[in-house]
Amino acid sequence: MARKFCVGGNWKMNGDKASITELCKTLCGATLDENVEIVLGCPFVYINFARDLLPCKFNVAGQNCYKVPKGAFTGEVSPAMLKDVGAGWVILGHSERRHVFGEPDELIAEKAAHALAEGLKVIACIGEKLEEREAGKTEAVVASQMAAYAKTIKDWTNVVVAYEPVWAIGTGKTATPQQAQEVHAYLRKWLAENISKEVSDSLRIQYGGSVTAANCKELAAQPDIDGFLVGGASLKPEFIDIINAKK
Ligand SMILES: O=C[C@H](O)COP(=O)(O)O
Repeated sequence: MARKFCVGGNWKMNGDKASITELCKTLCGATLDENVEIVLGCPFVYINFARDLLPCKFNVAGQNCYKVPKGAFTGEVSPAMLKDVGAGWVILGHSERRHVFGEPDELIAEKAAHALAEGLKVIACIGEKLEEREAGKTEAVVASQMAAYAKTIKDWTNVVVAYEPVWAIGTGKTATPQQAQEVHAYLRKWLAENISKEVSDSLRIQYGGSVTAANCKELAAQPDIDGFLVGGASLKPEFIDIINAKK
């Protein structure tokens, strides 16, 4: 079955009202591939603002959330709150949440299950560190991260997986199309063996890690790369070329 290409932009902790207005204006004025699902990961405090600037063909995502609807969790944001301010998606398990803020696999998986239960779609991030790749542990690491998600996610319909090798994030050192395809094919096999052939065939797997206008077409041509999760380049006009990578 054809998997709809899905391109996420993860603005991370960047932007202000002026720059977000500029970026949204650029995106609104662009000719974009109608066959691409676009998800913009916005800092919590600007989700409502960005939502109001964008037509509904653009989905807005939180970049994290907590695992319960409300309560004494100072500083946290719930999926219900994300929905209330116009986000339909949430990015979870990003490598910065894992390796900068120390989020364990189990917590990320609980967040994913709760976000899905609350009606959000989830971009579930995984990826290995450089030393894990160099030690030949890439498949073991991503399998373990997927197994954690599989303990709590029972319906994968509203899940997109983002494979983001940590060593390619923000480094300008992109995985080669062959390296990325190899891991994506492994993930497809893992899904078929551990979840179902149907989920394996239908689930989108994004690649993330220094995607640019220059490298996106070759990456997009890989059979098991169904989109991108883009950081730095999503804040620039070249994000339009990345959205149109399949054109
Ligand atoms: O979520 C996006 C990834 O962290 C990739 O970021 P990057 O495109 O700046 O390497």
